[in-house]
Amino acid sequence: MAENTDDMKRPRAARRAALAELWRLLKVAPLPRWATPLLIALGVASSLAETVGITLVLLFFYLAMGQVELATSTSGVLGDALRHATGWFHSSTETALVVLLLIIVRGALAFANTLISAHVGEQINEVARNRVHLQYLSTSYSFFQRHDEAYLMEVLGTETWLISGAYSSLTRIIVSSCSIFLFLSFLLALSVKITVMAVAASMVVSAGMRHLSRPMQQLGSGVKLVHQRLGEHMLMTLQGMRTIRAYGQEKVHQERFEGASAEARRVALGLARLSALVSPLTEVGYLVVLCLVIASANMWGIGFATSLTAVALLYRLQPHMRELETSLLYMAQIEPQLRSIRLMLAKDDKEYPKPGHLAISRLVDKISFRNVTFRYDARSDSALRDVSFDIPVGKITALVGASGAGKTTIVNLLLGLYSATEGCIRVDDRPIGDLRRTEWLGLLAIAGQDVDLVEGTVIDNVRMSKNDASEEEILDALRVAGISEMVEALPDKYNSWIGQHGTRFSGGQRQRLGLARAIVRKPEFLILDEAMSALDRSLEESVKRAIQQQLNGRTLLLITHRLESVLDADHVVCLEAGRVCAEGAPAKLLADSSNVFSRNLRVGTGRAGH
Ligand SMILES: Nc1ncnc2c1ncn2[C@@H]1O[C@H](COP(=O)(O)OP(=O)(O)OP(=O)(O)O)[C@@H](O)[C@H]1O
Repeated sequence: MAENTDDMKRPRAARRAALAELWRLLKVAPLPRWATPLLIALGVASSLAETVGITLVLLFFYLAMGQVELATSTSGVLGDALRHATGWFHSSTETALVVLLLIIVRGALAFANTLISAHVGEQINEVARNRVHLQYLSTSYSFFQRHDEAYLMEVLGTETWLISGAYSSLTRIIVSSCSIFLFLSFLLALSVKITVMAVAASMVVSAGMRHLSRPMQQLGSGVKLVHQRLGEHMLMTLQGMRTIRAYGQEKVHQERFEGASAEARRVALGLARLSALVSPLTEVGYLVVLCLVIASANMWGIGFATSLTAVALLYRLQPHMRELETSLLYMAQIEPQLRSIRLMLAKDDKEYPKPGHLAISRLVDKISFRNVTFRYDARSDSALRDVSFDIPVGKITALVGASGAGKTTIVNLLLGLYSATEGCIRVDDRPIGDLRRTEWLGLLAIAGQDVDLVEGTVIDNVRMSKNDASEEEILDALRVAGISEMVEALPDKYNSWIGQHGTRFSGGQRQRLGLARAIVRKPEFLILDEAMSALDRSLEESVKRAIQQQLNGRTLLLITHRLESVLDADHVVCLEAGRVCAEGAPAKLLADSSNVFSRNLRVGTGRAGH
């Protein structure tokens, strides 16, 4: 899902929105209570050490030059403070030592501030990452299907890392505001006129700087989109590696990737250019303020000592102003990313599978579909229309039908990935949605279409369905699936790495590993969705016999295009364009030449006329 980039906010609104987004995110990823006050206290203490230090540096110069009277001629409350200080410090060496001490204190405070800020920031990132990951696993499957993988990767893998940056920007904004307040208080204590003049001129510079907010925010949105596009290309290359090579599309894909990569460079450069402008522009702006203050001080006949102190304070005020501007601009720049994390974490606009409340430990009678209609989304046609049929417990039910008839959709509904749009699915006469989800899923196992192997070892893959499966159980499942001998022959045997999606195995070996994964659970209800399509007929037969032996008396739902392989099923459900066109024992369906099953089987096995 691409974020809407048209709703560009005005700079002030963008900053406010970013702060609001951060505020909401901090509720999701709460901070230790002490964190913000402590960071602010450390920041202010460090600024206090700096302002006092500057005043003492001036005193040091006056003492070193033997011009103590200059210190005492400084105006305002600061002048009074300097007069007191001349009573305490009798030599320039003493003053220099205290200044040095203040510099060390300031450094220590800044160090503590950075450490605590990093500690808290990483903590927020971790919580946010975990929450987004949990959101992916707990929202409805359809939500996941509506978003493209690159977007989901971008939010989880990149954007969640920005929250700590946003938080440290927020603390920097607060601390630099406090520091600016402190510097201005010192300045005010020196001369009201100079302070008013400096504040007015600084406001003009600041307003100019904030004009950079809008392009930075636009570029921030650009970065988000460009990263997403780059992510799409990366995923396509990694996931489609075999297809790309098989069709000799390397050049095309490389060119597309380079295009997206160049776009990423352009946007990142644009952002770097704007960011690089902030520092020199602020510096020049505030130097102009300094010159104005000096000129005005001369015009107003303000003494040399007072002007010098004011200039020193204003000069050191500059980094704090710069920090404030940079942090505000950064907030405006990452607002789109903060918004997308917040939207991802929002719960009210998403559906969650219901946990269910009815206990279920075994199947007794049947699973029944009654007048079930299902649409994947409001705009698409119904994948199932008014479907009614039974899956008897303890029997083999075969689900047959042409491609696109709705077979996998039925499995999706049984797995609770989606809910029926109309009608009802009942398990032993209880609505499937009311059953405790984990208990119901604990009775099932599935192998076949869309149930991928994961990158890892043979054992990792089998344990996906039963984390605590013993080695003995795993070996037994591999034997039933007809793959134990092949695995035994591998150099690392059961610890062999199977490659991405099992690419180090053949198609049939992958399917048998998938079967072993389902079998190891010894499920009450086993669903095989084209789970043996890559096996030859005799291997399929022997694996099927082994499974039936192992799971004797359990329920089996078999989906296959090989009609002849369903002849030994107890019950057959025949689907055609989302509707049940026939249902019953294979012999009964075969006897009726009007249904699709019978027609196809006769054609497929050359039985016509028998
Ligand atoms: N995630 C989805 N979103 C939208 N439509 C879908 C989705 N999955 C399947 N469909 C549509 O639902 C219909 C039934 O698909 P389904 O996968 O259930 O068929 P199938 O009988 O299992 O086919 P096949 O034998 O080819 O696997 C098809 O028209 C298909 O295009």
